[in-house]
Amino acid sequence: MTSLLTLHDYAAEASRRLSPPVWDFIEGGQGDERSLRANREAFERATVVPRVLTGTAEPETGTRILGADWAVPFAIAPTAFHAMVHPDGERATARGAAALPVPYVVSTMASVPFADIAAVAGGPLWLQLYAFADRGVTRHVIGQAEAAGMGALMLTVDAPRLARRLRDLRRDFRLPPGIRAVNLPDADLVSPGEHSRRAFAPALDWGELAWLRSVTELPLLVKGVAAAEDAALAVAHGVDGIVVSNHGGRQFSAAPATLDLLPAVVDRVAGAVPVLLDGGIRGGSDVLVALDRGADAVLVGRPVLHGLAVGGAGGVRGVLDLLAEELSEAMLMAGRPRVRPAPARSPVPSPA
Ligand SMILES: Cc1cc2nc3c(=O)[nH]c(=O)nc-3n(C[C@H](O)[C@H](O)[C@H](O)COP(=O)(O)O)c2cc1C
Ligand SMILES: O=C(O)C(=O)c1ccccc1
Repeated sequence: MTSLLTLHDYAAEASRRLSPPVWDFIEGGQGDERSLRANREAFERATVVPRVLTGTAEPETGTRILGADWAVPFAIAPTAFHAMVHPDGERATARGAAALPVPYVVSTMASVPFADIAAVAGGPLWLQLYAFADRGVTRHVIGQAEAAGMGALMLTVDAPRLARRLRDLRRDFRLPPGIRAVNLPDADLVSPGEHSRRAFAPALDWGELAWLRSVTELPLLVKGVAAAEDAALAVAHGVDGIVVSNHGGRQFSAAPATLDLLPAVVDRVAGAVPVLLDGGIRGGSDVLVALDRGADAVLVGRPVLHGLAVGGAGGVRGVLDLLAEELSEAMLMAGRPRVRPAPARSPVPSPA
């Protein structure tokens, strides 16, 4: 039995278990993959100045985000089609998350019905939303999420379509037979890239937020904000939270590392709404670095898929427990007794 002592160990084991096309679909980025590498390089450079004599014995990793208690300041990032990685798909992911529990942001492109995921979930469950050219499709997806009792919507705004990912193009990547986006009215799609060109809303603007507000009461976050100016616009348009993300380097290779973008966004948002970050979180110290730079919480993408590949629900739980333990140790060693609680949404400030 290989020992799984780091998230990197899970990745190495997953790479042995997954087929090369699926592995490359998961790992790849857009273009020359600079933004994919940049996310990691930023964390590899980053440090946290430890405080001493803080009287901390057992750091408190819990926090509150949008009125819900989180046991840890990280959640599962939305990733498509978990049934490609494990036969139980998102059911296994949700079971693995329920143990701690860790909040789970389910992808619009989940391969299991939202209701079945919700049935085994144990912590906050949110929906990641793609906006479709046909708003009837978007409404259908929101309706299913509401029926499943999900607690918030996270609109992805960095994907007018899926970008050209060379690893997938070189292999002519297709979804394996039987893998379907079952929460869409027309679930059969073969090539995610081709489907996105046909179905995603290609010309989103801030008006989409007002429309979403008119069809749902759920809290609304935007995922994929990079520029501080856009963060300010998002707050002015009344979002409940912001996710600084470059889609794990999958959309635009010249995008900066998310960690490098974070301080300016945090500065501009000035506590009006929670600010989350994703991209390149591969250990507890990375989580602490992001919190130290002002994030209220982070999302973890690929490592969860690695855990799923290694051991289904148990593997997901293994990854999440490991990350929680590493974070707790990092907080202890850095003299951070607790996570700063996230802001509740404050009254809308005037547009910047
Ligand atoms: C295989 C895969 C599928 C993804 N699918 C989605 C998706 O359906 N919706 C979305 O908003 N982001 C999606 N993402 C992006 C993640 O939500 C997240 O931004 C990114 O993976 C974070 O970086 P990390 O993998 O380095 O942690 C996907 C990422 C991967 C690796
Ligand atoms: O691969 C992705 O990053 C992604 O977001 C996605 C979206 C739709 C279908 C498959 C993947």
